[in-house]
Amino acid sequence: MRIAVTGREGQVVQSLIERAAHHGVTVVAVGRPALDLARPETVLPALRDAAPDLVVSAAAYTAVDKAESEPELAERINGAGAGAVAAAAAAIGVPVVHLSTDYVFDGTLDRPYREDDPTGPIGAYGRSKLSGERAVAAANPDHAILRTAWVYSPFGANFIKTMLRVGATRDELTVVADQQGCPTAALDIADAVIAVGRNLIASRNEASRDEALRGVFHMTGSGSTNWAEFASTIFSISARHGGPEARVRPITTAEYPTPARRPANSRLDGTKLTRVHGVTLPDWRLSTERCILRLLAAAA
Ligand SMILES: NC(=O)C1=CN([C@@H]2O[C@H](COP(=O)(O)OP(=O)(O)OC[C@H]3O[C@@H](n4cnc5c(N)ncnc54)[C@H](OP(=O)(O)O)[C@@H]3O)[C@@H](O)[C@H]2O)C=CC1
Ligand SMILES: Cc1cn([C@H]2C[C@H](O)[C@@H](COP(=O)(O)OP(=O)(O)O[C@H]3O[C@@H](C)C(=O)[C@@H](O)[C@H]3O)O2)c(=O)[nH]c1=O
Ligand SMILES: [Mg+2]
Repeated sequence: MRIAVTGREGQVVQSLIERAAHHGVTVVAVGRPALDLARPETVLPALRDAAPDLVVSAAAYTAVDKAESEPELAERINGAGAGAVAAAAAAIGVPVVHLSTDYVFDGTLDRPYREDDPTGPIGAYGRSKLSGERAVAAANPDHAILRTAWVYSPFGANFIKTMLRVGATRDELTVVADQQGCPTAALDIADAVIAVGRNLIASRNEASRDEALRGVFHMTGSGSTNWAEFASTIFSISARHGGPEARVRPITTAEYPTPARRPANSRLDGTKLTRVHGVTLPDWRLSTERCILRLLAAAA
């Protein structure tokens, strides 16, 4: 299987590249300048050159706060850009696996969100990603839209790396405790995306295509937490292995003003992905520990 993934340095792109050999697949990263989501005309030629069996749409505008001051650019990249990627996959004649986010929800529900719960993004990033979901579904019926959340990895920028960096120079940090969600390792996302992609490809060769495999799925690390508890867990693991340590003082969202509003509850229910695709991600604590061990080893 030959996978073309959009983006070059992103967490999920780097994770797919790292996991390719283990799964016996080839991963080709297609990104700027050849493929620029802000320039839709670049998308089809660049993806066609990669001659993929599967397109993974992982590139996105992910700066949640900055999106509030440039919502048009976020919309162009995450909405129209994602649609162009799915349309290109359709033109090439292959399925697309597209990554979306927990931030499509408003966060007012008192249980983990299921795929058919109403969306209602409360920020520009979430709105742009919801447009992307719609554009992908409209452009290519052969799609799986995987909503994930709170992504971390040894690559790129993420919450674990921020905590370890800031924790190295401070005794105490304040972190919001009233936003709940599901931390997800990009390396686990890579494994899951390859499994889902394989299912899509296998079923399209069957006489009767299995429509249940298409559509929207929630895909996060198992279990859930809040940002303050995530931070304390990071520091207790780090301290156990001789890494940076800091006290975490839990605060409310009101005490931590940011340009973008974020959902208070964005836990996602992964039951459908397990049932339909046979894919369940590891517990967030296990994968968090693995990520921290790697970061500490790399820093040593
Ligand atoms: N990070 C998170 O916490 C979460 C992410 N997601 C979604 O998962 C997916 C992967 O996220 P993640 O790997 O963390 O992303 P990152 O923020 O690590 O990387 C973003 C990627 O998008 C690429 N990109 C940005 N703008 C453009 C553009 N105009 N044209 C082409 N490529 C562009 C970047 O390119 P370059 O390589 O050139 O820098 C980079 O590869 C995204 O769709 C995101 O919305 C969902 C939930 C949580
Ligand atoms: C660094 C820091 C953050 N926070 C808060 C801000 C925010 O509410 C929360 C997490 O901060 P971040 O900047 O990592 O959050 P954010 O960039 O909103 O993370 C989101 O990114 C996009 C791409 C997604 O799709 C989401 O799933 C989610 O992962 O913690 C603190 O309370 N104290 C701190 O020291
Ligand atoms: Mg951020």
